[in-house]
Amino acid sequence: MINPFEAKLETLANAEALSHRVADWLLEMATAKHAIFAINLSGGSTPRRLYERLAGPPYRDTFPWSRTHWFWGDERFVPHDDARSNYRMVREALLSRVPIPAVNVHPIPTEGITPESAASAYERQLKSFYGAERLDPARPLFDVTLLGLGPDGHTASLFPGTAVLVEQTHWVAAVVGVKSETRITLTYPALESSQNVAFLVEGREKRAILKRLCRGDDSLPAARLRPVGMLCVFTDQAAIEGANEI
Ligand SMILES: O=C(O)[C@H](O)[C@@H](O)[C@H](O)[C@H](O)COP(=O)(O)O
Repeated sequence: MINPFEAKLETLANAEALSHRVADWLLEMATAKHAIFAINLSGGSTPRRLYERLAGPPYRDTFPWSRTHWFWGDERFVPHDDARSNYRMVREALLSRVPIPAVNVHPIPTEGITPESAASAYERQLKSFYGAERLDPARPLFDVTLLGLGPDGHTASLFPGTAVLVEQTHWVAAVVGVKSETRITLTYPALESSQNVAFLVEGREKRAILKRLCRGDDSLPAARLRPVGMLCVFTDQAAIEGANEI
């Protein structure tokens, strides 16, 4: 069976080089598109270095901040000032350090609302930004979606064995009780509506799961992603040793 997980794999020397490369890649795409640029951000620890990199030279002075919009692929259902919040992580690493108009920042709501209402509210926000109720494969919602890879093969908050994996109608869903947490996550239809999807995977501890991803192991939620556009994996030497032996 041909591996349907056709991704462009790029290996950088280390985490530092990976963050530089992805920052350059984002700048190149954002600069080339002379219109609103929509980035869907990943949470977790891996992308923090990238977000910090974007807040420094040369990106701080060259990135088209005024026409870039920032979304989240998932969020822990905690207050935005909670240490576990993906929004807080991005605010500290990037948003508070560069001139991004507040109207361009679209955090997932998590306060004074139920998880289900938060998911519905974010879905309405995405549809309002997109300007339609139905996703058109020829007109992706996001220019870029950044994703991480969990040790169990989850991505965003699409965890193995959860009902959200078969959600094909809603763009956003609440995931309650997984890893004793509540999360809000974009579903496959929304995540796949991206011109470019990039997994950022680094470190030795990701070696085994990255190998399974590269082999298209469909038991992994991350391996089931079929974006309408390009699929890339940016990784580092520590994670790749042996992973790309198909
Ligand atoms: O909210 C989150 O934590 C992310 O959405 C999650 O999917 C993450 O990307 C992976 O768990 C990898 O996390 P690390 O980058 O910390 O390994």
